[in-house]
Amino acid sequence: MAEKFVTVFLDTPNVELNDYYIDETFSLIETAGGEVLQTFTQKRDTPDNKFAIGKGKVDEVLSFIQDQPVDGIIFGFDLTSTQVKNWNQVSDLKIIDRTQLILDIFAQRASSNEGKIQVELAQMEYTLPRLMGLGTTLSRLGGGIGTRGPGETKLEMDRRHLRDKINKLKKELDKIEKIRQTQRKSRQGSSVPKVALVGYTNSGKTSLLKRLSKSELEGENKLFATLDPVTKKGYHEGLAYTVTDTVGFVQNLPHKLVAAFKSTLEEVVYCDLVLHVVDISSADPIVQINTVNKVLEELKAHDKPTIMVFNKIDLPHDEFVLPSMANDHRHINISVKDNINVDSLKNMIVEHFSNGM
Ligand SMILES: Nc1nc2c(ncn2[C@@H]2O[C@H](COP(=O)(O)OP(=O)(O)OP(=O)(O)O)[C@@H](O)[C@H]2O)c(=O)[nH]1
Ligand SMILES: [Mg+2]
Repeated sequence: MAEKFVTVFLDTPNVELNDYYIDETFSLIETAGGEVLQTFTQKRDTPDNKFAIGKGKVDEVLSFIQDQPVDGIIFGFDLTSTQVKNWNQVSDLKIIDRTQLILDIFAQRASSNEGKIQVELAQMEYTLPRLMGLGTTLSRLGGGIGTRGPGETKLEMDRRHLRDKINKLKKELDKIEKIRQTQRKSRQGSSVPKVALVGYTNSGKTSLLKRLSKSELEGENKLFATLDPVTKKGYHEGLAYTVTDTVGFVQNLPHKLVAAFKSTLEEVVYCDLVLHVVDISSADPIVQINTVNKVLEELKAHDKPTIMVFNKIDLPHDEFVLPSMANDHRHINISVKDNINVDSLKNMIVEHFSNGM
């Protein structure tokens, strides 16, 4: 059975709230296996130091959860450790902020050794220090959202143990990263052109990879279905190339997480051609494109040759804005699902590489 939550959102001049952001948070909660019973929002100039929201709103939340079967409170933004502590003092329920929610999904989905270590490290660096020092609240957490992943059994560790563990994980990660570099170099040594799929989570990257490479991977209608890069071989009109799938991007992905997942995204840095996949049926494709571009800039991969792939044209969408969303890049409208224009996209890839890259 799904865990039940109330959600709390802040609308400040700094971080303006919109339906799109709220919907995305709901999708994240659903992906994590939770269900939203009630939502509270508050407009303020700045977050309250003690509880993020004002005392009146806090009371409203507390009185709602008093006689409802609620498992926890999920905040659509990040809390300071003081705010976490204060919430834990007024409520026995789980207190989960945005980064914890995303980390929880990552913990469920990471499948490679590297992905698992990265999640564990990010959880130790973010979640555990906040939970530590809270004493009894830890045992109240039980299981489920916000406690999944390696953190669960390790909550009781003392700080020094935690620090040792973090260092050990970092060393392990270094080792794996070196191996990855070697593999990448050997791939670079070959003349096989490298294509990387990037895009917002749920845009259809994994489904497209399957079409481009005829691999067995299935797309999933969940956020962050793919956490580890997957490279497959593609072949079209006499050209052999590799296609690498990547983790989906999300609005306001906390910086710490960007760092944690940098090595998985580094494949993008070393590719020859970027396919930027966009779900044009989503509520706000332009926000998604900008989010992806921002991360690409952070990776210094923003000036790679790029084809904008506008996916899901089988669904209702705004035809008119598409060309302007391409930002000077070549673009193509496709439907992975109905196999519309996928061959034309393959032709574009072949053409790109036969024109001397
Ligand atoms: N209607 C429609 N649905 C599509 C199309 N392409 C993909 N989908 C669906 O969109 C959902 C997400 O697809 P994925 O391929 O998992 O998306 P992704 O970009 O890999 O997602 P992450 O790995 O989470 O970043 C799945 O339910 C797909 O079946 C399309 O052209 N049309
Ligand atoms: Mg995927």
